[in-house]
Order: sequence, then structure tokens, then C-alpha cells
Amino acid sequence: MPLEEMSKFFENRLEGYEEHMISNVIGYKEACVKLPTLISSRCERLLDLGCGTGLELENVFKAFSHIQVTGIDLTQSMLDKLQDKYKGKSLQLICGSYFDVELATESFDCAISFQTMHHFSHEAKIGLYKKICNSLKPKGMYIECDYMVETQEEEDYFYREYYRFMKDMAVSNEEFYHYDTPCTLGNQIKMLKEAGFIKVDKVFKMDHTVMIIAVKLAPFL
Ligand SMILES: C[S@@+](CC[C@H](N)C(=O)[O-])C[C@H]1O[C@@H](n2cnc3c(N)ncnc32)[C@H](O)[C@@H]1O
Repeated sequence: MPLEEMSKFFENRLEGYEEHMISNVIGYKEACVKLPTLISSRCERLLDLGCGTGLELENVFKAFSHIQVTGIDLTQSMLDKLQDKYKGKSLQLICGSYFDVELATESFDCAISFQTMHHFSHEAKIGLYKKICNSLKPKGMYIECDYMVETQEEEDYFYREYYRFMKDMAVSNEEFYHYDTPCTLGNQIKMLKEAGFIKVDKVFKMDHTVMIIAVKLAPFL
């Protein structure tokens, strides 16, 4: 089956998307409940990469009613739904790729990404993580919740299949097509450290849903 272009994939599944995440992705609901407990009470500006319809923001807004959220997503229809759901909230929504959107230096207290990073190469993710790290204030943190695999063999299998599909479709690696290429927790931690985060810890795991916190500076600084 040919792969679908990334934003088309999500556009075509908008109806029923949230129900699918809540009912079928084991650990997703629980990770959303945990998220606000990990965010510092002093957090004023939050960056949400691949925010989609903002399902992960529901509990954040309950705990931080005045938080300012910048959300970036490739799919306009997902952003439209987010805007509709959170009327009256402080939202800046940007339709574009988080690989391309410029992020001002030291401008966010916290950055999050939920279920969006499992589509890219290590190289692309390290570049993006550097950009995220640079956009965080000195005491800022990045929280990633994503689909991860247990072994290197599984990770290698998914990347191999992805590159095979892309080759068969004669699509360049610069274009975004939807195919899951989850990484191991160990590789995720390595990538985040290589990008400049000082401390990276797993804080939640249920089935294949894993949450990591990456801190920009050592906590005692
Ligand atoms: C599985 S959804 C997750 C949405 C939301 N974070 C959630 O937890 O419900 C993945 C989202 O990532 C977005 N996405 C994928 N690649 C992207 C990119 N390069 N830049 C911005 N958004 C991207 C898709 O458009 C989609 O809305």
C-alpha cells in the first residue's frame, strides 16, 4: 500500500482521530493526565510541536488556565479543530513544519511533543532537538511522549521498511510521508543528549507509550 503524504494522512482521519488516540493507543490517556504534573508551576510560555487537535493540552489548560501556548502543526484542519476547542485561551497556532519554523532563542519555559516524533531519521531529530533546546529558557525543559520500541532490531526493521517504501514510490527523503519509525528509549536519550540537553530521564512507560523529560541545564544551576 503506498504511503500517504503526512498532512493528507491526518486530514483524512480528522473525524475520529481523538477517539482513536484515547481508545486505541495504550498509555496515551494516562500520559496526558501525567503531563501537567511534570510542568513547572512557573511555566508561562509553552511550545507544542505537532500539536494536532491539542488533545494533550486539555489537562494542561485545566492546571494552567493562563498559559500561553504556541502550537506548530503541518495539518491546518487539525489546528482549526484545536482553535475551536480552546476558545478564549492564549494560543498562537502556526501551520508549518517544525523543522522549518524559526524558534526564538530562550523564549519558552517548556516545550512538548506528543506522538509526533516517530516519523523521522536520527539526524533530522537531532537537528530539531538542538533547535528546541536553543528555544528554551535556561531552566526550561522538553517533554516528549512518543511511540517507542524495545529493541534495536525492531527500530532497524521500521527504518528499513520506510526507506524501501520511499524508494519504491520514488519520493525524496525531504518530503514527509506517514510511516511509523519508532526508536528505542536508549537511542532517544542519546539523540537528546547529543542535541545539548544535560539530563534526560524516562518518566512514564505503558506498553509502547513512553515519556521523557530533557532538561536544558543541570537543576542546581
Ligand atoms: C499523531 S498526531 C499527534 C497530535 C497531538 N500531539 C496529539 O497527541 O493528539 C501527529 C501530528 O504531528 C503533525 N506533524 C507531523 N509531522 C510534522 C512536522 N514536520 N511539523 C509539524 N507537525 C507535524 C501531524 O500533522 C499530526 O497533527
